[in-house]
Amino acid sequence: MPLITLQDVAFSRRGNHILRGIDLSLSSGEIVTVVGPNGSGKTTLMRVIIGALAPTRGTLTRRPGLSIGYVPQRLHIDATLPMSVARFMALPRRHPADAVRTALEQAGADGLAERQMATLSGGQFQRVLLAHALLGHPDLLILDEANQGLDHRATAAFYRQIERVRREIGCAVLMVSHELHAVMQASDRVICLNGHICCQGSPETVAGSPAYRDLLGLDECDAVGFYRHHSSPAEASA
Ligand SMILES: Nc1ncnc2c1ncn2[C@@H]1O[C@H](COP(=O)(O)OP(=O)(O)OP(=O)(O)O)[C@@H](O)[C@H]1O
Repeated sequence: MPLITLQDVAFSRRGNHILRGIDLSLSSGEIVTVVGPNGSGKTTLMRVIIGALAPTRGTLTRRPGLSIGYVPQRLHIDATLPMSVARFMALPRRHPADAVRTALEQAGADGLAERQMATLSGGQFQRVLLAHALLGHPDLLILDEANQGLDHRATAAFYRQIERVRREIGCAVLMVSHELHAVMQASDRVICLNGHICCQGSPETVAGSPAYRDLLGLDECDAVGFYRHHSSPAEASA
């Protein structure tokens, strides 16, 4: 049984049709990336999937007992508030010390437990958010532009960490990103969204699709050339 299945899902708010006709299912262990321009409904789709918003039409089915870990687009923590990583990891409830240590290690954030959240780099901060999401042993990890504010190198490193997490704990990953090329390389399947699903398939299929290029305003060289560049074995294993 798929982890989640959406059938003809739509979401509207005050007469604004944000999502329509979404048919989507996610299987165990796959990495799926949602790309699309600003305002195309990516965050809304994530919020429908985690259950924060109810579809206004269609059905959403979750596998019984499904556990979802969510890494939000952004999380503001007041810099004047003393908040160590260890304390953050204990919110909203404490976990055994070895569970916290394991989650930090899995997220590549080991050694940060005693640091103040306000002093972390953008990449370290995202790894701590990832560790927090891993505490619940998710079957499905959802990341909404978790690379926001990271430079290209940090983004690539973060996605390699996501692939490692998938390998180690076997969860499926659903992520949103604007960092098309880095993210596409890490994906088994890419979904191109603009209120509805414009196209989907393997990264190669989507990168070569006219619908994807038109939507993202890319020319053929951008879409295909960048993708190949980041697919080179040397870079992938760096
Ligand atoms: N609570 C809300 N009430 C009304 N409209 C909303 C609400 N939330 C989102 N929208 C609208 O829905 C559309 C899709 O927003 P959403 O944040 O899902 O897009 P997105 O693809 O994630 O955008 P971005 O890439 O800029 O983060 C936008 O036009 C937005 O203004």
